[in-house]
Amino acid sequence: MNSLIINGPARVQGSIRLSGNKNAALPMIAAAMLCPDDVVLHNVPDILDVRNMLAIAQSLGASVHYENSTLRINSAHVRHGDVPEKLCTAIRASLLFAGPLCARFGSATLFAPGGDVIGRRRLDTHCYGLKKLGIQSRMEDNPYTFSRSGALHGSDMFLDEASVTATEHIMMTACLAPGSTIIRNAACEPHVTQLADLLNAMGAKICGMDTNRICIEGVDNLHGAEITIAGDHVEAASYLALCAATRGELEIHGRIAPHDYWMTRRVFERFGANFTLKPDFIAMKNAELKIRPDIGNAIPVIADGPWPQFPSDMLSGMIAMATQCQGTVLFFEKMFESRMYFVDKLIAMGANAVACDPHRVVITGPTRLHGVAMSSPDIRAGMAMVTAACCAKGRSVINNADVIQRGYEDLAGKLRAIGVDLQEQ
Ligand SMILES: CC(=O)N[C@H]1[C@@H](OP(=O)(O)OP(=O)(O)OC[C@H]2O[C@@H](n3ccc(=O)[nH]c3=O)[C@H](O)[C@@H]2O)O[C@H](CO)[C@@H](O)[C@@H]1O
Ligand SMILES: C=C(OP(=O)(O)O)C(=O)O
Repeated sequence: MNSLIINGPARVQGSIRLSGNKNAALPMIAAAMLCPDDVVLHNVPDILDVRNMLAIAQSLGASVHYENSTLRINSAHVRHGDVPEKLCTAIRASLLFAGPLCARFGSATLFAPGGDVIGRRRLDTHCYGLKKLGIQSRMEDNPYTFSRSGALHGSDMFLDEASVTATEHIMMTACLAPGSTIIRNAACEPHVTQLADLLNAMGAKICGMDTNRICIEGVDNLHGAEITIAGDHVEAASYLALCAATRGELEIHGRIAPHDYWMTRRVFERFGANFTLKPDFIAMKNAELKIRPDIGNAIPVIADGPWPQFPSDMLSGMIAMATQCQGTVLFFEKMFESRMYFVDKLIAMGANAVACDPHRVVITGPTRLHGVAMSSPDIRAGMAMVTAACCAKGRSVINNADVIQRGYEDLAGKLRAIGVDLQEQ
């Protein structure tokens, strides 16, 4: 599928199964390089990003068996740390192989990672953390090289920003670094915690996950383990935004960790979109979208931030939803400077939006949207375009739709199951 054609308007109705958290599955695949035994992951989403991470593991010599969302990886036969350029540039999380490979083989060669083009994506925190553990990295030119001259060692460090992938990278590498590591100002997104859970099941000694101070006692070896990945809270929120925007009725079934949704729920409530939240399902019905102003009738601001603030990956979907909501709201994307450019397309569809600058957009709704042709610049903007197309009257064409499938399992199947009229091309 490279284009999605949606005939709107739609009112979504029915139920979907929530897939496993993409951003938990990806680092876990890299973590499987840390031990020679089987690492078994259940509830792994079948998405392009997972397929690309597996291609990297296989290119290194790991054996991979992936069926019915269960993944078994064994890296006993991995003998080198060189990752091909094409695979590195396919995905952001490719960089996460560097630390584990270097811990095992003393060196690794990778190329600049890919991922969504949503602004500058600095790697300095990875470099800083690895250096603290005894790994020298050169990331100025391709290929990137990583090497350690002696043994790794634990370290006390303070991250200058709470980077998600850098925290994961440092945490998994530190598991095999003798001594104590403390990561201060660590990221604590649910996927960071899930990765720590896997590592602990593999014999690591990590505590403080779920907080911004993660402590790791290095161990000599890790062993195989088995874990089930929790549902993807970003996928759930994306479908909830679609449901609310179309005044639909939706049940989402799967492994729901209610505490992953606390901030999300506060933000949806702001728009009058309430939902029932249980450990095995989420339900939303006929949301009456009306933005609640701040005290004094001030325009509310929806801003993203590191966990537990509102996740950046959910902002685009909320912007699309806001076009169908009564009232005015300011969205403030504090983390990425190019995520909001897709709002031009919403304007072309009839949305009442003012793009103040790359980080801020004011939306006043509700507006009647009409179908247009557009191209998805990144996963989340693509899903926001799907939401807008479902609200719009007429035919919308979303080109470059493959990028959406980097993060959303069975997108077309799930949309059809809840009543969206769509074709794939
Ligand atoms: C594979 C993966 O897991 N990707 C996720 C990961 O990317 P990734 O790990 O690349 O994102 P980072 O957490 O490093 O940074 C995200 C952005 O936020 C900025 N920043 C970050 C921390 C901070 O305290 N202050 C700050 O301004 C960074 O400069 C950067 O622009 O986390 C992002 C932020 O949740 C998500 O959008 C990505 O989906
Ligand atoms: C930005 C995302 O992914 P990545 O970091 O892999 O580009 C995302 O999942 O929205």
